[in-house]
Amino acid sequence: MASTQAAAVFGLKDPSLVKFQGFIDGKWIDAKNGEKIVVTNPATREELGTVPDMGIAETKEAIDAAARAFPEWSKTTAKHRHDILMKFFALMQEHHDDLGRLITLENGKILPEAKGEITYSASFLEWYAGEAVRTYGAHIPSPIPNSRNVTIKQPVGVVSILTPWNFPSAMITRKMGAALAAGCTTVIKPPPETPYSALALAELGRRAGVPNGVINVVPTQKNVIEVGKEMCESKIVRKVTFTGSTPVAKLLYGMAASTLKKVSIEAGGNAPFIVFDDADIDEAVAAAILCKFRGTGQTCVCANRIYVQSAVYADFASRLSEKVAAFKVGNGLEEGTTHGPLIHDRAVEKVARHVDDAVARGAQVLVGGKSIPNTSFFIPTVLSDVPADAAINSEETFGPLAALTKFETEDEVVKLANNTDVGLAGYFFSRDVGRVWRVAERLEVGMVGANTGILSQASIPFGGVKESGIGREGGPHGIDEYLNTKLIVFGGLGL
Ligand SMILES: NC(=O)c1ccc[n+]([C@@H]2O[C@H](COP(=O)([O-])OP(=O)(O)OC[C@H]3O[C@@H](n4cnc5c(N)ncnc54)[C@H](O)[C@@H]3O)[C@@H](O)[C@H]2O)c1
Ligand SMILES: O=CCCC(=O)O
Repeated sequence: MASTQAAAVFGLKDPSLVKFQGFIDGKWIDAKNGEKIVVTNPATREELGTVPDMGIAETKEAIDAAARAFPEWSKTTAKHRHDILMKFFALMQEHHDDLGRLITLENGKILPEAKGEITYSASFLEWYAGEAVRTYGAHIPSPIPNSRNVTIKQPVGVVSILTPWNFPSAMITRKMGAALAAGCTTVIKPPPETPYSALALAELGRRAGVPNGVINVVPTQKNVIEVGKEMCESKIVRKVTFTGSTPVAKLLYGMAASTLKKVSIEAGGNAPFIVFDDADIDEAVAAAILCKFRGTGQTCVCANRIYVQSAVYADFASRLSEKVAAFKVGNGLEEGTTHGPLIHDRAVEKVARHVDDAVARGAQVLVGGKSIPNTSFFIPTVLSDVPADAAINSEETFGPLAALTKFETEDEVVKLANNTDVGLAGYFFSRDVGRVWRVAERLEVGMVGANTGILSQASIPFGGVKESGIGREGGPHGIDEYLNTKLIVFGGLGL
């Protein structure tokens, strides 16, 4: 009864999508010690509800449940897994509005963006349903008489999935969809800020017919270090896939090394966004707005450093500033709001620190520059003449701050763009086809947007180079991260 009342706070058409318990072996359960995580709405700072704060005992139970489910799930036909994933996809479509609302409530992003995330999130289930039936092996001609070589692909086993709050749904389906399609079973540790989207996915998976133990969700906050260690070090787990910050990625990578697990990492970025003087400035401004301010600047592929060639600098800065000044910051559920809050105080403090640091080094504030006191809102900001030694050039801001720097030559800007330890996405605008190829090839990133500020789709290989990650998610490559290639040599064939 208490759960039904609490679910009403969310205002969903189907309140049974709001789950206040973890999900292990097909059962909804509380933490053994009764501890809870309080989840708040970042726009209002009001409590939405609680979920269990689980620990190592529940994590081991979830890993054991996933191990018990693996033999049967891995032996289902690819067509069977395809059909279940397509049912799961259809359920996400059916509950699109509710799932979007959940994201806005726990993450703060505006409702149209949250619904866009659900479309994006569901598209991974559809994509991997298609990939499930295409995990082909090969025949490799043998140099040995009487012999034939064949490879087959097999699921790696139990997979640990750790995800961030900035895409509460899509960062899960991008991993879980591939794992399930490959025949793997999963233990998911959602972020403490946004567990409800993860739990709603578990419920829809159950409704779609995913068997008990194939999807387990272990929310945790206080015990995150022990839980993360178990998820990475357990000998039962064969693969760890993580999306989040680079420092945490390094920690988990080190732990997974103890048993030489397969690892995929999608970590932080520091994307350059370059506008050359031959660019279409209207398109560059529109793309910069999307690329920089989507999710109020809290995406790993958001532009972090905006470099503009001197001949078009003043024009670009004034057109961008005019548009940013017109943003309407507020509660993402309210019509007309263009940008929501940041996720928490630490995020607000980081943006403020980057603004103060740049200004202290000579940058000028063209728009915004301040937080709204006692809220999680930061006024969308444009800074001009940001110097090379500003903190924003070496750290990911993860907030609504467009930092503009003037440059003169292509060589100079490519050097500036590559002068970072990470390399996830990079963007540039130019109408010179030779330059488009040159710059695309010279940027040290995993993904390039040439005359576009948006890359994300289920069908592309998403991922970074340098300290931005290992492996690729989505596209034809994504499912391979959850498969081992086995060689079978047939001898004595009497051929
Ligand atoms: N490359 C990508 O695809 C991608 C996508 C989304 C976000 N990100 C990155 O994620 C970061 C923002 O997300 P965040 O703040 O949630 O990142 P984070 O690294 O703090 O947290 C990510 C996940 O790791 C967990 N975690 C934190 N400390 C842990 C520990 N010691 N052991 C085990 N788990 C731990 C968190 O609870 C969360 O579930 C940004 O750097 C962003 O660029 C990258
Ligand atoms: O935050 C990182 C993920 C962004 C995306 O997939 O579009």
